[in-house]
Amino acid sequence: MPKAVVLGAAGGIGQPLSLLLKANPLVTELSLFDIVNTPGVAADLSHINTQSKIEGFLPPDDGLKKALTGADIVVIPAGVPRKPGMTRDDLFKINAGIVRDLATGIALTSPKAFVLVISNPVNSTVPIVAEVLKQHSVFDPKRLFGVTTLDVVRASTFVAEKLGDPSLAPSVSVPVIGGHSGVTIVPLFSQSSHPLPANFAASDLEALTTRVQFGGDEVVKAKDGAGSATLSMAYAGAEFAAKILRAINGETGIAVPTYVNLTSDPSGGEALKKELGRELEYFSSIVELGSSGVSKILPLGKITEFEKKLIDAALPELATNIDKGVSFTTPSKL
Ligand SMILES: NC(=O)c1ccc[n+]([C@@H]2O[C@H](COP(=O)([O-])OP(=O)(O)OC[C@H]3O[C@@H](n4cnc5c(N)ncnc54)[C@H](O)[C@@H]3O)[C@@H](O)[C@H]2O)c1
Ligand SMILES: O=C(O)C[C@H](O)C(=O)O
Repeated sequence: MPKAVVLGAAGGIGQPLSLLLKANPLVTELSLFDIVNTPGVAADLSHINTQSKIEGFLPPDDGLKKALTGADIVVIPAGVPRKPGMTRDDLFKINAGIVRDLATGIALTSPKAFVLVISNPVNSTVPIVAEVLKQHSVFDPKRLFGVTTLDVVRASTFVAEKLGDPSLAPSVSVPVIGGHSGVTIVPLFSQSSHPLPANFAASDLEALTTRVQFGGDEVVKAKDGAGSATLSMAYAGAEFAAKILRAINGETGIAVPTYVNLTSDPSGGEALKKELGRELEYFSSIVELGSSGVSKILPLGKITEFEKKLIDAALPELATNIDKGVSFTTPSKL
């Protein structure tokens, strides 16, 4: 009987994501929280004839607490999006505090919920949530996920385009590992379910890799000051949430790339760390899901020299982003 909660539910991602969760038959209850407009969004969605009961909450009268009570899965798209010329790290100043406050609410009200972080910069906001949960002694690394699914969705779409058959897009699966910003995004095209054409030149592979790494910038530029990806992100977030809901429901064999704390793996991610050649607290890799969350982090497996170089280029920035999140210890005002 999963109850899902969206924090930041009135936003560009929050509204369509809430719509897709309202349409998911595995969700029985849906709570929407934002600092504005959630009563209206919830009233609108409540007319959809799916099973879930829906309610909208605002900050007054303990709205966050009421929204989170009994939550099984909490998705967080709250925070400001980029404008042209900004990096995701530029959002840290504002979003770090927002995410910290919402994580404090989760720690106090629904410490056992699965937490799915969309707010950027994901490489740093996930460690912030973990640190807050640790401060309240309720951190379970198996239940905390940075949502990197949009990178996977983009990689699948672009590969299908290169194969000249867009109808393949839903079945193309490309692992995208590392983190979620620029060079920390590492698509492993050599492990694509649908190999790239045999005559694909090295320069084409570089261009395709760059397109996945900077796909977010493409949307930010096209939206021209009106924000970043919202609809494709809502789709990706709902896809990822659906996998988590299926795992909670007892389905086994679900594996998906997501940004996690490496202690979520029974061996502390040792195999992965060995492959990376570096100690890291967080990394996005393919993760096997179970009803309690992460059941195993899979090793990278066979990768090409080109992909090894991409990983090596990703690690220093990723480490800096993680440190920034971990050391953001300003206490919450809540
Ligand atoms: N992980 C990803 O792949 C990915 C993809 C796209 C966007 N994002 C990120 O998602 C975030 C949201 O993007 P958006 O386009 O929906 O932005 P938006 O401005 O349209 O919506 C954000 C919402 O958050 C709400 N909000 C602000 N502070 C809040 C608080 N303290 N509590 C609850 N709600 C609060 C706002 O009122 C707003 O409704 C951004 O940080 C963006 O960079 C991540
Ligand atoms: O690019 C952004 O800022 C939003 C998001 O992270 C994306 O990848 O589209």
